[in-house]
Parts: sequence; C-alpha cells; structure tokens
Amino acid sequence: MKAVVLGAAGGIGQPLSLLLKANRAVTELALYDIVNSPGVAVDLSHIATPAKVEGFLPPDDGLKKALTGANVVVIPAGIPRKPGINAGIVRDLATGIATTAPKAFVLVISNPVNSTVPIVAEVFKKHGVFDPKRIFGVTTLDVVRASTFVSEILGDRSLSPSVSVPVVGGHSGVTIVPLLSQSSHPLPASLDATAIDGLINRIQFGGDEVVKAKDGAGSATLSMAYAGAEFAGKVIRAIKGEKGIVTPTFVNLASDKTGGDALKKELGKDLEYFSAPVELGVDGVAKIHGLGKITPAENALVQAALPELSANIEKGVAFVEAPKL
Ligand SMILES: NC(=O)C1=CN([C@@H]2O[C@H](COP(=O)(O)OP(=O)(O)OC[C@H]3O[C@@H](n4cnc5c(N)ncnc54)[C@H](O)[C@@H]3O)[C@@H](O)[C@H]2O)C=CC1
Ligand SMILES: O=C([O-])CC(=O)C(=O)O
Repeated sequence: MKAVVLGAAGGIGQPLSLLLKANRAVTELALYDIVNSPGVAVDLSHIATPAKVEGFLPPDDGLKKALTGANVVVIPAGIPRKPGINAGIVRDLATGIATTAPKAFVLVISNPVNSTVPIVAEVFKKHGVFDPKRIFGVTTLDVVRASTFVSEILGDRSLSPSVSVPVVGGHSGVTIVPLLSQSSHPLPASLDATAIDGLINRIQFGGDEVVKAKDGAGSATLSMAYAGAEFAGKVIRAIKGEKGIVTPTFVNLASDKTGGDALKKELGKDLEYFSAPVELGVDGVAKIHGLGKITPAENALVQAALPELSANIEKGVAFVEAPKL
C-alpha cells in the first residue's frame, strides 16, 4: 500500500505525513514538495512502523518517482486562501498523476476544494484516464468540526469521537451543510433556533475561526491533518477490501451506477459534483447515498448552497481550458 503526499513539507503536509507513517497499513510513503521533503522523510523514517519513507523534490523527475506505483495520493499542496495559485499547482500535480499513476485514488485537500476537484477531473479527462469513482474532495474537516461542536453543545467532549453528523454540499461557507437532524446524538430539545443557527454557522465558517486565531500565520493545519488522515485511513481500508465504510466526500455525480443521478434528482439540479455520504469500495466510490430524511430548514440550506457550488464547479472546469480563477 503506497501512499503519496504532494505538498508534504507544509503546515498540513508534515503532520499528515506523520499520521500516515503511523498507519500500519501503509507500507510505502512518498513525500513530495518543492522544498524540504527529503528532510521530513528522513525524520519520519526513524519511526518504528512498517512504511518505507522517501522524500522527493522537483529535480530529476522527483514527482514521477514519488508517484510511481501509488495507490493513494493526497494533495495538500498550495497556499492558504490563494485560490488562483492553488488552481495552477493542483492542475500541474494532477497532470503528473494522470501520466504516472492514473489508477491511484486522488484525495484533494488544496482549496478551494469545490473547484480543485473539478480541475483534477478535467486534467484526467484530457489524458483519457478519468474515472469518477477515484477522485475525492476531502471535506472531512467539516465532519470533524461538526462532531466536536455538537459534543460541546451536549456538554460532553468525551462523546466527540462517536458523534457522527453528515455534512453535505461542498467545502466553503454556505456550501457546507451539516444535517444536524441526522446526528447520531440528537441535539437537546431545549436548543432554540438561534443556537442551532449559531452552531450551523460555526461549522460553515470554522475555517475563519482558525485563520483569525492564527492571526496571519495561516489556516487550519493540525486539525486538517487529523481529518485528512482519517479520510485516507478509510480509503485505505476500503482498498484492502473492508466493506460498509460510509463517509461524506466531494465526488463527481457522473456515474448513474453509483447513485449520482438519484442524488441529482433529489437536489433538483444537474450538478456535476456534490459532497454526500459515500460508500467506499475497492474501486473507489461504491455508492453515493442520498440526503435521507432532512428538515425543511436543512432543505433550504441545501438549496442555498447550490448556486455557489455550481459557480465554483464551473470555475474549476473553465480553469483547465483558460487558466483564471
Ligand atoms: N480541505 C480542507 O478542509 C482544507 C484545505 N486547506 C488547504 O490546504 C492547502 C495547504 O495548506 P497549508 O498546509 O496550511 O499550506 P502551507 O503553505 O503550510 O503548505 C503548502 C505546501 O505546499 C507546497 N507546495 C507549493 N507548491 C507546490 C507544488 N507545485 N508541488 C508540491 N508542493 C507544493 C509548499 O512548498 C508547502 O510546503 C491550502 O490550499 C489550504 O487552503 C486547509 C485547511 C483545510
Ligand atoms: O478556511 C481555510 O482557509 C482552510 C479550510 O478550508 C478550513 O479550515 O476548513
């Protein structure tokens, strides 16, 4: 099981690489960045877990060497809150994956996820290797935040690992839609509408909370690394044959066989991508679940997300044709 991190020396990349090194199912870990990746790799290589770790830089075909034989490629490369720059970075890295490891599962962390996932897909289409079942936008941090914040409202943080709230839509502001009515742990009946709105807002704009607290020193890195490792861990378990793993992720709805068409009908819009609870399998997306039973207020949030989501997706698709984001 070879995992590759592209952008491995960054704020997310380093702790994410650490967590992947700690995952005993990983036997090879390749770290690629434009700076510092060999040092990060040697450091991690002293940890007594199975993965063989190697670091690569751009010279001497470093990207190609890192990607050769990859099963899972995680992309946290880029600059926080610089969508235009990230679009170009992700496009170039996707070109490397399409030519060297077209069958790998691609997990996109780089923002804006609502646009960078379509960018990867368009690059893969250009190279004739697009498979809608293998490209994933990582929205797990929204799910992790929802678990944490709900447990805080329930007054018991020890519940947080077992609190499960589906978060659907996309990964930015109003496109993030937590389905609190489906929380594994129901909210207290005494919670009024203002408090619920506050909770939804905190989940939607959790990224801003971190950016503000870091005061110029970037955005969420450690919580994102945790979330990225959680998601990658699930994908790895699915590749190894475990069944029944369902988790929200931003995916292409092209494939009718996986339930994409049914979800589009439910949304009432012919959207190309959406984050929904997805069952993972050996070939990637096994089934895209529908929204299930949602409240009228949640339906209003879903509908409010669609215009921005659709514009973000179109921007990503257009970027591959004419680079501008
Ligand atoms: N999906 C999500 O929930 C979240 C996504 N993000 C996004 O993740 C990305 C990374 O964030 P941070 O780690 O905080 O940034 P960072 O600036 O600390 O690290 C980014 C790394 O990418 C590397 N890099 C730049 N260009 C590259 C290229 N062409 N090839 C390979 N590596 C390259 C840099 O050298 C750096 O080491 C940003 O786009 C950020 O917005 C951040 C938090 C949550
Ligand atoms: O807000 C940001 O820039 C980073 C991010 O995606 C998040 O923390 O969810």
